Amino acid sequence: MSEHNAIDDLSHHRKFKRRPMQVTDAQELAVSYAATGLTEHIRLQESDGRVLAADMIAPHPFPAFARSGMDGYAIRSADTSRCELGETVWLKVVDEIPCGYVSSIPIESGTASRIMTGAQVPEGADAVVMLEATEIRHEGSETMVGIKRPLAPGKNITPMGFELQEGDLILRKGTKIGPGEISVLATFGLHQVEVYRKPVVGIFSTGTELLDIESPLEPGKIRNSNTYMLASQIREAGGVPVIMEAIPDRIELAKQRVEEALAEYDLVVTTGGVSVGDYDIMGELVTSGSMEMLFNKVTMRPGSVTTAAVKDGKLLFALSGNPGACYVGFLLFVRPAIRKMLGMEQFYLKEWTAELGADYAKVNNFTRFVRGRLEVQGGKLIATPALLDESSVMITIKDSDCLIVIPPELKGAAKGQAVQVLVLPGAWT
Ligand SMILES: Nc1nc2c(c(=O)[nH]1)N[C@H]1C(S)=C(S)[C@@H](COP(=O)(O)OP(=O)(O)OC[C@H]3O[C@@H](n4cnc5c(N)ncnc54)[C@H](O)[C@@H]3O)O[C@H]1N2
Ligand code: MOO
Ligand SMILES: [Mg+2]
Repeated sequence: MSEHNAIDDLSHHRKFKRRPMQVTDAQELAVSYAATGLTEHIRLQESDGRVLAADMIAPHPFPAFARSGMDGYAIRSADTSRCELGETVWLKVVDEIPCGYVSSIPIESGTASRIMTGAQVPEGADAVVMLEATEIRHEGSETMVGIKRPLAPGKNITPMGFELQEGDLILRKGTKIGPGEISVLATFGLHQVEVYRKPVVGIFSTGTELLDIESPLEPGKIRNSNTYMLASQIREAGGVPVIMEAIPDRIELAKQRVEEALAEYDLVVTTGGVSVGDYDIMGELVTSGSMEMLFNKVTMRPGSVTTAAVKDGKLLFALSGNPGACYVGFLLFVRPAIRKMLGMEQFYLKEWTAELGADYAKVNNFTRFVRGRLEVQGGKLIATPALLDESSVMITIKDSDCLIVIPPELKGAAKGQAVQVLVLPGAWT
């Protein structure tokens, strides 16, 4: 046997004899290489969807003052005790307190101040009686307010620090910022936030059959949909996609392009060319010695050929070209890596238990992640598999909001049985 043939045999062996890794082992291994990124300070207005890189502490109590919850009169509750005997209690009105104004006149027994919702309760007052429960009488230049019912101390007053005390932890590092987080940060005047820099992810497609999405259809060719699907998935995960020119089928050139991208970006994702076909160069690229291959087969379907490698601490994910497998491979491996780089604590998809909504006949020695739809029926969560869930099928990706996990040991799965579902980002989470 010539030396040339020996090398050929070796690469053949590498290509075909892949040792599959369990899904969770492969996920943990890949994610262990995802390092939390650098941080940056940004304006609160631009922080939607970003992840906090520091704990946020309340710089003051909130509310910062005892606040009236009603338009009415600030009083001393003890003054209303005589109302229990059916008497109307008359108090002298000593001030009018709109929002944003601090009264300098303390409430003493026998007095009251007109107060608006949201205004600071004056000193001495311990209750606010709502306007509708009062009547007014004028005595010369004085205004008297009449109250018919007794009020408990604290009535209609939100005490200082009711929501948070000074020094309380407002938000933990790792929290994703949304409307509620923006509300609390704005409340405390925390207008600059430290967040993790978004990982920049290079995307390569491989395949001579691929046409740009602006190109007219040509015989035997297809449009490159995976690149755009991945870019969308990367954005949802919190990364910044960079679409690269497609990788040609020449291994040396492909190697150079991927290595350049790995040097420049935080993460690289490729799609296609990862199986055992003559032009499937990604399989060869990760075993060519320039990087450390983590796995090139996973015990799952679709996406059994999902491959991951590391070079100088940066992750390369080579996903299948089949759209269904590319989609699932991203969700199970790339999304968690991006979320970990963003400092998120929950990086995997949420897992719920549901009832299978229809029989699923296909069996396989690998775990299946079947595209499906979740519904609540009669208080039960039902997961129904998509009618078409082949790895090569694209059309049902858009109709799915979960991946139904069908373990390999089952002889198919029957309608009504309990299944685990991975909830897709979006409507339910
Ligand atoms: N002899 C074997 N053949 C195959 C095996 C196997 O084990 N032995 N595995 C099958 C499985 S499972 C999968 S999944 C695919 C994986 O294929 P590749 O990752 O090598 O992807 P390609 O060969 O490049 O393409 C497969 C399919 O996907 C289309 N494609 C590719 N890129 C894109 C894109 N950017 N946008 C849309 N569609 C894309 C491509 O045209 C092909 O139709 O291998 C099986 N074969
Ligand atoms: O890897 Mo393929 O997507 O298993 O079907
Ligand atoms: Mg192929």
